[in-house]
Amino acid sequence: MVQLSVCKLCKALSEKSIFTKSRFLDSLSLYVKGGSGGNGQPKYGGLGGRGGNVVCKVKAGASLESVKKQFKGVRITAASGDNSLVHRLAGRNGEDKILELPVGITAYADGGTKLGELNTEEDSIIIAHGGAGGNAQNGWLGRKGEELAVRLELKLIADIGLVGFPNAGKSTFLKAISRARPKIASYPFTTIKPNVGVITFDDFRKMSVADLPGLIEGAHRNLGMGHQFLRHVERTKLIAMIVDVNGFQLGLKHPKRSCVETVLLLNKELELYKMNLLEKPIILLVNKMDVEGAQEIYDGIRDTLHNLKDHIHKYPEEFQPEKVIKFQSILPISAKTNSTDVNDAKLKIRSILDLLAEEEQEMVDRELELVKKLKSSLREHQGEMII
Ligand SMILES: Nc1nc2c(ncn2[C@@H]2O[C@H](COP(=O)(O)OP(=O)(O)OP(=O)(O)O)[C@@H](O)[C@H]2O)c(=O)[nH]1
Repeated sequence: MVQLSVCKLCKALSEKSIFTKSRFLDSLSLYVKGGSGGNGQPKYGGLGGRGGNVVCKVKAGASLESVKKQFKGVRITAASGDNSLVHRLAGRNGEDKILELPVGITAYADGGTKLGELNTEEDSIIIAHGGAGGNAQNGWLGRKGEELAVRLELKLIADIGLVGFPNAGKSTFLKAISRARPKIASYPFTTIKPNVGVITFDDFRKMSVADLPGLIEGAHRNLGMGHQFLRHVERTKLIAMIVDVNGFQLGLKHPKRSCVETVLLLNKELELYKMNLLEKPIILLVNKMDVEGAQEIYDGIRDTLHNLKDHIHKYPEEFQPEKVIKFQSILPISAKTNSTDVNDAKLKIRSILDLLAEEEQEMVDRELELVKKLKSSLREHQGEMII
């Protein structure tokens, strides 16, 4: 039995090392260059064509892997504009070079300046502008295109992010609430890349859920898989923290952490990544309630979980986050048996997201109303001035 768990742990660790070679690409650096402008014709006033731009566009099914494979480290250059010719005075513009990418990409220039984001299917970003064609202002000589190193970062766009230690049951929960079929196993780090599932409700309302690889204590020091996947919760509207009611132990050499300790440690890892993650609504799912003795454990910690701040002083400093999470909801569940409490969790998530959507809509309506009022008072004011 012991041998078996050692084998499983070895397998987990070897999967981890495969992972560190990054099978899931969520960041890619490229060298890009806009096309040069064509030369003009001073004698006849002919204009050189503009150089093509390098453009990022959304394409369903595209990935950073496909861009990497396509360009394999070469400089990506858009076409140059044509020179002005006697029989074609306006030189043709150079063709744009299009990089097809998934939704969720942010492009940064070398120094960290943000160039733009692809948040919807219609979005596009020019990451390198083509040079102007030759004309009277530039001495009829076409300009060179922009040339720069660019980093593309992918942040999954999901409504809900599942966060927890390995083995807590994140993938099992995702499977229970959506049609996603993530890999599930009883050893840590089964999930080595984020999985996204979609929950569809009876009234066709849809919500997407991202199951992220497990965090471990010390993720901020890059232990385990580190913090790198937390970037995917930055854009989620709600965080669902999942913990095992029995707590967590990474391996025999590691200390056993109780359920409350894992909650505090996760709280700490989230704030050490970015404090503002804690401003999002967060719910707590206490999983594996079907296991014998779970109800007794839960009854003993229920009050502590609901009033974490009041109990924090009982824990050593290494468990104490700066800002203690006040959960919007705490739900004991059994993801594996997919019992009614899983459905309750699903409905709770929906009610929080619906409320957020309503609040957002109210804010938009208020802003529109304000703009309307400002416009009408401006018109009145202009009318008075004319009279
Ligand atoms: N008894 C019981 N076991 C569960 C429950 N949920 C998950 N498990 C088991 O716990 C183990 C880990 O489940 P996963 O869903 O893979 O956990 P995870 O959090 O995605 O794990 P990582 O991918 O390592 O981060 C599996 O053996 C599951 O069958 C539950 O509600 N009850």
